[in-house]
Amino acid sequence: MTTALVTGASAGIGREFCEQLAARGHDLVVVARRAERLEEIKAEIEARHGVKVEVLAADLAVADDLRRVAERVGRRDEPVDVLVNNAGFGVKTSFLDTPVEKEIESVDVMVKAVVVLTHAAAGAMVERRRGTVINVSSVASFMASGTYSAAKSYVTVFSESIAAQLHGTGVTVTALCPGFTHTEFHERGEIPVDKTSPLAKRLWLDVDRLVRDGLADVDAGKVVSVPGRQYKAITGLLRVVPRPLVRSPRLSNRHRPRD
Ligand SMILES: NC(=O)C1=CN([C@@H]2O[C@H](COP(=O)(O)OP(=O)(O)OC[C@H]3O[C@@H](n4cnc5c(N)ncnc54)[C@H](OP(=O)(O)O)[C@@H]3O)[C@@H](O)[C@H]2O)C=CC1
Ligand SMILES: N[C@@H](C=O)C(=O)O
Repeated sequence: MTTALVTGASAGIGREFCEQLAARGHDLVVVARRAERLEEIKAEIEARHGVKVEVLAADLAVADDLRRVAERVGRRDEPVDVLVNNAGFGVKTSFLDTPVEKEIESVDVMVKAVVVLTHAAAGAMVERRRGTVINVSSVASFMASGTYSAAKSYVTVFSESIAAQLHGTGVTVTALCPGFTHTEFHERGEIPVDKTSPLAKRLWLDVDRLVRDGLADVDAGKVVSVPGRQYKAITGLLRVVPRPLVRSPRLSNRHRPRD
């Protein structure tokens, strides 16, 4: 039996990773802050898929909690075969309107935790000569839109770098870059978004399809996965247009409409 550890497992994309990885027969270790939700997910998934689910409640912005998760990821006696670094959040405010503590928390959860857990996982995986790391980044990683975008750029380039360093070891690393996806993300961050216009309906992704396409790309050995034709086109454009256009205030500020 193989085991997958998923961070941010209590909602959205992480919750869906749990569902689909359990359907593939993986036992799970589920990580997030809301322990009650994790217990509900454990009960549901164990009943539906007959796999074992371990609850590991942790706040990845808290150093001691991150250390506990890293220790679990790196255990040799109960190995983690698939690591999904997914936990994350957004804020609606611009840089100077956001308390610096919140900015740092976002870097801790979406950058520091990804580095620490990838390091712990990859060390153990390389010894076994197999393993999979999936880092949930974002289409925003190709943009220039605040600390969030910069954190996700880090995740995409970090994943590409570690994938190259681990080439030939049997361990793969993939950056999954979702575009707008129906989850709790925007409500929790109080980020005003348009989900109903004809354009929005073409843009937004369903979480089950996103994760299915992402896992297919992982199976195919892709290092950067951008599910959805609309986001393949957008990221293709973002990669070739002159960078001054990408960072122009009009484009950068349109990504997240402000109040
Ligand atoms: N939805 C979207 O449009 C997009 C999302 N993404 C990325 O996808 C990932 C998942 O987001 P999504 O599912 O949409 O959002 P949700 O808000 O639905 O889920 C976020 C998850 O992250 C967990 N989390 C947040 N902060 C912490 C923390 N400090 N410690 C541990 N867990 C934490 C939450 O659990 P809890 O609160 O219980 O701790 C929750 O399980 C994020 O990295 C996000 O940046 C990327 C592109 C688009
Ligand atoms: N696409 C979303 C998350 O990355 C967003 O930026 O709102």
